[in-house]
Amino acid sequence: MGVTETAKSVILNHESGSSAEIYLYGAHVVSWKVGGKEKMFVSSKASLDGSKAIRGGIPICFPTFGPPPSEPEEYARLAQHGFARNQIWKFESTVMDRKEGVSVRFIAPSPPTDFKHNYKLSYVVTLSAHQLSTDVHIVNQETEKDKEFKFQTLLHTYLATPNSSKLKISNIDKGTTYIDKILDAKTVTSQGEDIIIDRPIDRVYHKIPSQEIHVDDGEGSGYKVRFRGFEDATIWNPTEVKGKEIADMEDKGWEKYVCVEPGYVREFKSLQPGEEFIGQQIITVL
Ligand SMILES: O=P(O)(O)OC[C@H]1O[C@@H](O)[C@H](O)[C@@H](O)[C@@H]1O
Repeated sequence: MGVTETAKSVILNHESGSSAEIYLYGAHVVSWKVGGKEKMFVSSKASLDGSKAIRGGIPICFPTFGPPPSEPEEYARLAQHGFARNQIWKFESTVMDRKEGVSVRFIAPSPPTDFKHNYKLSYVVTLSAHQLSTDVHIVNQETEKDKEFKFQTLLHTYLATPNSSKLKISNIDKGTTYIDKILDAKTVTSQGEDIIIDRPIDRVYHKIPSQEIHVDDGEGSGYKVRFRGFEDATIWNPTEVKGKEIADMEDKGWEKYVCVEPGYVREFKSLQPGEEFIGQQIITVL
């Protein structure tokens, strides 16, 4: 039971035997174990020394997702997926440590000096027997009247699965639209069909009514990913075709995961001074 701090991470242990490890670098969940089995895919080629965003686990994308927009300028010069996944966060406190769950809160440091916005970004990770819940909290701390703060954010979760070619991803309601990045960002309307990974998949779904995606791993297990506050969800697996181009992806790594990524990314979320955004991801092992 409990919360253990190491120099580089915070480790959660729940009385059921489940555990999680969160690196301070990026407030990055690098491990989540249930019944002794690892539920997060992390590439064996991932850099874990803080020199580069970690390939796997749960990277936090903020204040942008994907390639930066062409304007305004201070957003345009950001790196892919923003800077939060490359910052060293602070472990703030243990929120609870009991049978219902073990929960901890992290706070992001100030933004890079050329990103002149006053916000508070925090992250709460809660572990229970079969569930991991990760919540992003963003508050616009500007005091000047009407000074909005705009951002995108996303939890880029790499769910470990035994064989991605056997996966069936479902519960995306008919009529939901998505941007298909493989098809030059074409907007497509879902027919409610299951997604299978038989070619590169890189889709950003918008407003899935159920706010819940199911992953059947084809071997009798899987995940249910629920989200609140987030309006969008990316599904990504590069398969061999594109996975080979990723320098820190292990050979055949794409066979071992699927990314289901709840976020607010189709548009920019705007907060007025004092306003708060909460985006929650709740993953249950089935
Ligand atoms: O290599 P990165 O920056 O971690 O991004 C990985 C992938 O992240 C996904 O969320 C995007 O939709 C993909 O287009 C992208 O390739």
